Amino acid sequence: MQTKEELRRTILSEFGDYRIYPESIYRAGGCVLFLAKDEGQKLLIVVEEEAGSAFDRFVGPQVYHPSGKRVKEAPLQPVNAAIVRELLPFTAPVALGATGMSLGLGDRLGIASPGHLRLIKKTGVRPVLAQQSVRELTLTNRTYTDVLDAATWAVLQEGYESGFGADGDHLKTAEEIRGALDLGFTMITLDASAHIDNTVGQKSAKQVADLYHTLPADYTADMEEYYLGKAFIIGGMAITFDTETLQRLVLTYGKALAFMGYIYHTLIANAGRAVDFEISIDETATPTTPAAHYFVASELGRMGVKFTSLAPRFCGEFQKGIDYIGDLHQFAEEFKSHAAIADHFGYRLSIHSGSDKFSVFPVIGRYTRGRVHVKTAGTNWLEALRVVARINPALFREIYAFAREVFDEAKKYYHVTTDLTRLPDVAAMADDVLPTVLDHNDARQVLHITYGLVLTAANADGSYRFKDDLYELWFDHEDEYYAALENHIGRHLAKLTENLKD
Ligand SMILES: O=C(O)[C@@H](O)[C@H](O)[C@H](O)C(=O)CO
Repeated sequence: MQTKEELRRTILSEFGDYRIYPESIYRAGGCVLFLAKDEGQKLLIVVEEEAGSAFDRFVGPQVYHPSGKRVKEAPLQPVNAAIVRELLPFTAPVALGATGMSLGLGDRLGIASPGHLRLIKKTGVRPVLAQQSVRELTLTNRTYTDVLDAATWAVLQEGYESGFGADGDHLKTAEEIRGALDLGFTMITLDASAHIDNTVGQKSAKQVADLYHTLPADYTADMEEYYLGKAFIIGGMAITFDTETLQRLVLTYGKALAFMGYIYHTLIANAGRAVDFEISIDETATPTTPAAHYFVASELGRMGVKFTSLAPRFCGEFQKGIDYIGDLHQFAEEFKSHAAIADHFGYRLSIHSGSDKFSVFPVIGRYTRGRVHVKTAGTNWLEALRVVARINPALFREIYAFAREVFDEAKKYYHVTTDLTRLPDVAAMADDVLPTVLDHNDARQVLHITYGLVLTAANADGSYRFKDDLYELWFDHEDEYYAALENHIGRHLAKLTENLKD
């Protein structure tokens, strides 16, 4: 039986007429499979090796090849991706569990994951490659099938066999969750923010008490019995709940907790396979204090909800595409408590909007000891635009001007405090310094949150205003994009792990 290296040499020699991705060459299903770069598209090349193979299952034109073997040039369509996942199980997503460091590497374009994998292969970090929220899918007009298939093709292209996750991110309804699970997604991030009552913080103690006493007596009695008059010792700190604090927490998170329990017991626990269940309470106005975090985690445990990660709404601001905004000392103090609480209950913290939060990465790494999930997405889009600024300055200038025009529309989807008066005067900048626009915070946010509007913008004749030109540029310069991602996400990992070195 040939080794992978021997097979690679054979195929590169026998099929040298294709521009082959050398790491993608595999034998499976009685065929040899590999990815090749054709004019403007990538193809799955299927070479039949034995009768009764899977050859005829693949969809695509059979072509003549001098080798005399049956050869098919299969487009990267869902039907072919599904067969590849069946024949090469490492190209299907897996649940990653609650240990170690993992990165959410959201790819809104469907072309970034190979670049991410070229970095990941050099580290022990595990990737969640297929990570998109319904918000992102809506804004980019993509589907979860597109997201999962892009990850499968990337894993095949790069020959990455160590396992990746697929995260149905910020899902808010049972229908959304069922749909992601049915497609084989292995992580579900439940966004319970709609069920968190953010008005409680503005209510007086009396208003809170009056509202609390409208709740079922057996429910409130159970809460008081379990939490009042006790000190919960976590990581050297004592967490206590006085009557008013408990009443506020019950009113703030009670409905969200009930929703989490419903989703877990009806969908996650019944999935019939391992699913990484993440609780997300980060996209809400109410910061998650350590006491609130303990209360939510404790109540989930009492409800029998098993989850692998939780995303609190930290103090300060985790805005899109820029560094942390807030008091670093307060963040460090509170984060230490959050990490201790997660350790105590046995799950990992998940850091949402993790892109570019370089000032807090060392603290995050230190207090989690590297046992943490960090989500990125927008920064991968911004790195793609940095490549555009280098290769086609005129196109970048058009996109930047359009993004500025539609910024107010985009703000309906993302919370940012961008100061438009500080935007760089791109018109006055020479082409060779345009990539530095991506180092300017306000410009980053304008470009970051307008990704969907840029990608779907249409001309009067219905053709895409930017999308086709962008994907053609990224296709022709994919190695430059991969290198930019390796460098930029590599900077994220370097800061996250700087306190982990012996
Ligand atoms: O934009 C989105 O909807 C997602 O990228 C979402 O923000 C994600 O959970 C995240 O935190 C990526 O950094």
